[in-house]
Amino acid sequence: MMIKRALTIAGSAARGGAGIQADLKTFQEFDVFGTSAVTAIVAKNPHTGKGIHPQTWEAIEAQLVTIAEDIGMDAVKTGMLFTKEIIENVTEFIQKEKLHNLVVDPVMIGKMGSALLQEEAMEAMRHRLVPLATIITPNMPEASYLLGGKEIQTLEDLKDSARLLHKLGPAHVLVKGGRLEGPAVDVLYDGEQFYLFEAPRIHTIHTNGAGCSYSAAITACLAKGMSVPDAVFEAKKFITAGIRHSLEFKQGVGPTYHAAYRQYGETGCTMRIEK
Ligand SMILES: Nc1ncnc2c1ncn2[C@@H]1O[C@H](COP(=O)(O)OP(=O)(O)O)[C@@H](O)[C@H]1O
Ligand SMILES: Cc1ncc(COP(=O)(O)OP(=O)(O)O)c(N)n1
Repeated sequence: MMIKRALTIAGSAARGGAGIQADLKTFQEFDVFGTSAVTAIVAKNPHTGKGIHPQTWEAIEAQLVTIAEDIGMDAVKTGMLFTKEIIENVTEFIQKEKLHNLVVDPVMIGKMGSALLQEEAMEAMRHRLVPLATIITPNMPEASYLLGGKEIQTLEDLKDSARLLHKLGPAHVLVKGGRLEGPAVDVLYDGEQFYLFEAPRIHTIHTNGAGCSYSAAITACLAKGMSVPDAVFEAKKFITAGIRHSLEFKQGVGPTYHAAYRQYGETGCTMRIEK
């Protein structure tokens, strides 16, 4: 049987816990062959601001064309896209190549404080890329920005936001409740019903890259042919184990541990359906 392939179009996170690095580590954990197109290089933390270096569209397109011609893809994820120009060009590439199983993680601000999407790129994200997605995976601040500043504080707000975001055109919306009080509940909406994915809250600050790794796990599971709700459930187990066994290095917010689900297994996640 041929191994399944997943492409990530995202930024390089030099610290290794988020971005392209997290995506490729996650694909590997799911036994999916990972390829990558780097949109920007991020070498930034609160102490040493070496900055954000976007790549030219010429460099990004060269990577995409090489992958499309030589390897192919069963699923695609977008992460940090940074500029309006990159979003518009990536959107055209996705349409031209008729790519399916598209996971859009509308990355905006990293937990270390980096601005990963320019203000003027928001409209292109909202109206060009998001409508093409099989699933979008905003966290609470990202969902709020996409909805023009809607207040999101409770589980009911999460459900409301998912319903409103679905009107933009994606087939599924997953709003992540990582910043809620109490259990970590995420809400998936498919236009008809809600799926609630719940995990015990883990008391740690070391969750760098949790969103990237979660959406990459969903991408890998879609590449393997799972339905969207099954893919999200499997990915939720993966990321909860990654947070439970997250890593602490010299300073800053430490990364999730990508091998944790394979090494230590399940973590008490549940899925339930609500009409
Ligand atoms: N402290 C935590 N304990 C358990 N799960 C968490 C915790 N923080 C975040 N999560 C979960 O991790 C996943 C990523 O969420 P989040 O951290 O909000 O994304 P992002 O990294 O995009 O901000 C979600 O499933 C969320 O519910
Ligand atoms: C290059 C790059 N891309 C995306 C992110 C954001 O990652 P995320 O998983 O949302 O986690 P945090 O950074 O918020 O912990 C990033 N930091 N860098």
